[in-house]
Amino acid sequence: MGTSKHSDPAFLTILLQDEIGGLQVLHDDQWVNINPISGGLVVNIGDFLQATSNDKLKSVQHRVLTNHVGPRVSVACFFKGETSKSYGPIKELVSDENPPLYKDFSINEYHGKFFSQGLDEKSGLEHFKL
Ligand SMILES: O=C(O)CCC(=O)C(=O)O
Ligand SMILES: [Fe+2]
Repeated sequence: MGTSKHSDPAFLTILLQDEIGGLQVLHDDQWVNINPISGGLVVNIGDFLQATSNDKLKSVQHRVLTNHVGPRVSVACFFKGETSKSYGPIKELVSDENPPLYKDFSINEYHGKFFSQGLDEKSGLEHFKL
């Protein structure tokens, strides 16, 4: 199965892909293949880690292209927090020189935005920028 461009609605995603390939990440405006490594796991930074780190860590835009080699199977494990708790830039990372870039928001609020728009649209984080 393929997916359109998106960043993950989670803190971290750990992904196991099979040998078919097709996963790509956007780096410097170019799509880069993430070639499968047998037994290897892909770890993606998600939007919540970007927001809590106040953009010190960046969530990765990625997509999956389908091909004709055969059916593709992947297993993604999303690390999320408590759905009703609010998250925002952690206080240790904000200061007068580095003001918070996001307001606090809950996973429920974020999901409301993320799932009401299509993939390939603007990042879910855009809705919570200060
Ligand atoms: O199947 C993959 O390799 C990635 C899937 C994905 O991006 C997702 O589930 O968020
Ligand atoms: Fe994803």
